[in-house]
Amino acid sequence: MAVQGGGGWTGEEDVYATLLLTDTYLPGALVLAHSLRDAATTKKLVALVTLDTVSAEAITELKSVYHYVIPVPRILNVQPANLQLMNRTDLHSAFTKINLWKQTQFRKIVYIDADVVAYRAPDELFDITHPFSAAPDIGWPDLFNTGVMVLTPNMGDYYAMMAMAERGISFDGADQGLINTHFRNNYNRISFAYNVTPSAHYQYIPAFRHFQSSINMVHFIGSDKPWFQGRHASTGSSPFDEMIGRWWAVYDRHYRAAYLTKGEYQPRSSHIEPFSKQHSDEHHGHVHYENPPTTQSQVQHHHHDASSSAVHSQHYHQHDSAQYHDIHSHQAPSPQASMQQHESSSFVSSDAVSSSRNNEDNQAKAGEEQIRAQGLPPPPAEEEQKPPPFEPSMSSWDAQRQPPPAESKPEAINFPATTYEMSTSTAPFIPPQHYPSPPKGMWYEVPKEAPAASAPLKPIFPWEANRPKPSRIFLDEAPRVTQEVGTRDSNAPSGEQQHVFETEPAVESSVTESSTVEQKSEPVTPVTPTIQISLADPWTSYSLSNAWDEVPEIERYVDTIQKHQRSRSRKFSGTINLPSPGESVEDITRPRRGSKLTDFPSEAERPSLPVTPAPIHRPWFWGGGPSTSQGDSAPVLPAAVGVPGQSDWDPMAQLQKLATQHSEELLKRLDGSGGDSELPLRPAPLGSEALVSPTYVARSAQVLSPQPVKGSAGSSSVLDLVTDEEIAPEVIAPLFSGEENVFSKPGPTSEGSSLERGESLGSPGSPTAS
Ligand SMILES: O=c1ccn([C@@H]2O[C@H](COP(=O)(O)OP(=O)(O)O[C@H]3O[C@H](CO)[C@@H](O)[C@H](O)[C@H]3O)[C@@H](O)[C@H]2O)c(=O)[nH]1
Ligand SMILES: [Mn+2]
Repeated sequence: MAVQGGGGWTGEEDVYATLLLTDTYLPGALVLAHSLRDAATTKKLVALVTLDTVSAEAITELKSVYHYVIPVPRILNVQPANLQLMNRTDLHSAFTKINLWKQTQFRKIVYIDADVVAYRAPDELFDITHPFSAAPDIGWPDLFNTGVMVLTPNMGDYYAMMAMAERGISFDGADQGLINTHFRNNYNRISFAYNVTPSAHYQYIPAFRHFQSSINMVHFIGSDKPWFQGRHASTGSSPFDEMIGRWWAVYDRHYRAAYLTKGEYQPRSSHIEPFSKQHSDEHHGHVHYENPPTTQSQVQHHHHDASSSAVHSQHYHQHDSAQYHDIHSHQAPSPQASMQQHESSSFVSSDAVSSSRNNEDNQAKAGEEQIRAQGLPPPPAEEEQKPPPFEPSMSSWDAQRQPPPAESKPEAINFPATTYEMSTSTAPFIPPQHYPSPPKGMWYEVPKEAPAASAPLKPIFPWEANRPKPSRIFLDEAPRVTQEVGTRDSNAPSGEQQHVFETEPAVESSVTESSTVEQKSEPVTPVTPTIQISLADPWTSYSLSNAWDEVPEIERYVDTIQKHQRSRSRKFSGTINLPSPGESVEDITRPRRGSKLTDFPSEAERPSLPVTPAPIHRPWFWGGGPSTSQGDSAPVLPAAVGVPGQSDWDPMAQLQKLATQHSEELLKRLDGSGGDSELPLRPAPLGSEALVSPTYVARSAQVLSPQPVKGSAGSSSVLDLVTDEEIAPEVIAPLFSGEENVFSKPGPTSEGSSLERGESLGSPGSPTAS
């Protein structure tokens, strides 16, 4: 009768599979998975679940230990009369197991009931070639027990058994009767050691003792599952008690581990090795775990119809931890706890506890209940050992100390999912008469001529129009005449590249030309003086002005920016003369004294700014090269213009000089110009001396620069930028109106200019209203 699968399956993976029809078997399914994983199985784990009767929380828990959680349709026995013969009407949906044969994505499945704990991982079962194997049933050994099966999924067996299920063909009303009928005598019997089914009234203790070391898996058949009975339902030393202890050992290893980290729970050898006899020792510590087992009637109530199952699932959902807790303990005598227990009594009750408990336990238990009833505080020992409420495995993860659990669940795992199914339509596909034709005439036409080069940008700064000729060269290169960079350089006549901006030229080289006289001959814009002028003591006459403050182009550029800013911030848009964009370079280079009240030292007066000395380039490291001028074996090139030799440069000494210079200047300023200073006579904060503005330079300029104009408000471009908002527009406007004669000519005696300027500033209505 059995359709032997041999072909038909396409899967390649070997998996252990179990079945979860209700949340009440979740502890069993979890312990089974952990027992296999702890035994280091190499196979993956699968849980078949019926989504209509298993809660999302339970599925989440399953996913923490099972590789695959596969929804399957529940197969209800519509003629469950035979279930009553064995008093297991809760197994109305046991036919759901038939879905195993439909899982043809797997090569071979070792199916294991959720009420099984593995002592070792029986991976060798996957090597059995027979399509169906099972172990004898203890109640009728000619039959096999369907709690452990080695099967090869195939649709033939599936359809055959589905046909039986639809007609209710099962002598016990559940899957075991059906599957035994289907495979009848055509099954491969495997050892009872793969499916040891103990009972409280175990009949064959000598055999158990003889074979116990070869036990692979233990199957808690019947309605009294370990997690229903509670930890202390059996505290004896019978084989059954020992096997129950083994189940709890796995449970404790994985679901009481969280207590260990809190120091509230000390591991006991009994949880690792349940065959040791110390349950009585544990008794007081874990008295809360002696929870009522499931009773027949209530399980029946729960399983009789799908709606009550759904109610229960909801239950589990709402009282997740509390209810789970109730499965294992009912410690707290608080009204809340007892209410929860009452609510959860759909599947637990206490009346069966005494039957499975020995007298000693009962007495101790009764005493404790009495204590609770009297409202007395529990004994201290009990307080210590009070088990915390159940925590799901994920919440015990300490992210600061441990990596995420290997099988941790993804986020949002409980979001609703939509399942799409393949079309079952058998109508053949008819393509449309014609598809729209693609558009025509689509191609890219390559331009015949290259696009015209964009017009060169108008130069703004002097170094753009007058690019200096690099004075540093490499020996192994021909001296560069003009380095063209971009289009701006093309405008620069090479003959005009005379002045040297130290920050500008090439940075990579270090060797300089010997002669710089030629280059200094005809500067277009002010030349930054070379350090040679004041090599003896460059700091005594050092000016704090900026060399570029006198470059007309820069001055104009800053003016433009300032005007623009003012026009925006003060909404002076109609009164500011912005420079015309068409102005020529000639216009730019025209001498201007627009925005400055003071002048700066001339080129001759002003010493060089310090420059960073260039490293010494020795391209002839390996020999050869021009003759040396230092008696060194290595030839040395002439120094760059204005760059001191490296040997002349002592950074510490220069810093020292700089500091001295500043303090001296500060003293001079305090002594000489205190009277007419508008600024407070106090030293600048340490370290900020170098940050003085050009105004300050002017004030202390007896030595270095022309006298500042008295009463200068917003006298320099830099100060203007800073104090923009404090200066009245009528004061500022003439400064930036482009009127060239507002300010005096620079000079050491600036009285006249001061007056001149004062008049100009004082005249009302002077803001440019052009
Ligand atoms: O409320 C339930 C009932 C059953 N199951 C699942 O179905 C399996 C079978 O139920 P179980 O209580 O384990 O049955 P047993 O007490 O083991 O009874 C015997 O009889 C059953 C019906 O024939 C067979 O399925 C079992 O393999 C066989 O050992 C369980 O392991 C679970 O995987 C649930 O998930 N929730
Ligand atoms: Mn079972």
